[in-house]
Amino acid sequence: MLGIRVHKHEGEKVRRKLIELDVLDKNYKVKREGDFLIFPIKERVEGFEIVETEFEPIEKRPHSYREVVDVPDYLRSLLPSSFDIIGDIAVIELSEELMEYGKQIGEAILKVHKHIKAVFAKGSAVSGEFRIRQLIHLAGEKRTETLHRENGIKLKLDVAKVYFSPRLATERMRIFKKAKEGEIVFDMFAGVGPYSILLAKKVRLVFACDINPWAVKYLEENKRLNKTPNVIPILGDVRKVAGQIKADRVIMNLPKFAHEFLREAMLSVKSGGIIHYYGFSHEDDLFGKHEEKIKTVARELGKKVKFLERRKVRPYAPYQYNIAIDFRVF
Ligand SMILES: C[S@@+](CC[C@H](N)C(=O)[O-])C[C@H]1O[C@@H](n2cnc3c(N)ncnc32)[C@H](O)[C@@H]1O
Repeated sequence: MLGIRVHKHEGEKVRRKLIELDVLDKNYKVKREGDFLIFPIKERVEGFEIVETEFEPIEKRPHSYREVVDVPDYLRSLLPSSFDIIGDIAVIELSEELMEYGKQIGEAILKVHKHIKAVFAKGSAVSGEFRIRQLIHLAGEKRTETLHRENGIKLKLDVAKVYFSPRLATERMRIFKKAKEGEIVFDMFAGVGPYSILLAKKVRLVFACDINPWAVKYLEENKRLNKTPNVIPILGDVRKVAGQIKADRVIMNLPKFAHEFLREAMLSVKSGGIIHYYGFSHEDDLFGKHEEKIKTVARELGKKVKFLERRKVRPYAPYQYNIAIDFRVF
């Protein structure tokens, strides 16, 4: 191979010149020989000392597991371009055809993402009261507990025992920005506390309820980990505590069933307080049916509502969106 030999004092100047001339071969490492450097070049160039030598190739790190995974070519287009990373655990959604190659896919993810220690495939949709899913181990450690960091807080959780989605981090930060110091917040479906712990860094008090004992166990632990004594975990059905709490802000992060809990939410918010409602909608009617339901429940309770903001949070299935509606109750 061809190289250009220069004294090390000239190295940086020559390197820039070779890049400018587009002759530096970036696939190989620059060689050192005592006080001299030898730059790999793609073609001869005038005005430099040209030498013939061997260069060590630069190892190119793949950016995606798809570049290294061993699956038949006809299945490549089915490989997901992304997957969830929760702490040091990856959770990927694979089509039936790809499940047969789950081990190879898991190993490719471990190879490319050195911080990931375990890979699981989604084995079912999120279901049941606890909103959890089955997971199938693909590669790495057979461990489902991890420590996830988002928005400056630490969340310990077990991906097999509790609901958690890292995709809601931006939404949680949106609510954090809206919350005000001195407020009392009621997180009706708190999970391991990604809203509760974050908001507790700003507001006076957070009541955090969940019906899943594992979620509340981790919530207690996350309260300690993040030094947020102003979080009050409550284990049980939110129907039993709603109404006893009077909050300035209520969070209803149970999109599948939130409409069934509007009465409880409205009874738990102070007059003039805000409810953050989440739902699932078809793209043809993102907010209409949810807003009708909100107005109906308010009317039944002799209350009034003022809609403040409507947002698509994220797509969750073809033509389906997770939506958010913020409204004030009087
Ligand atoms: C979609 S998850 C949201 C968890 C958390 N807010 C988050 O962002 O990760 C909904 C949570 O509501 C809890 N849940 C479901 N029904 C409930 C009820 N009736 N009372 C209290 N919690 C309930 C589930 O156990 C689950 O942890």
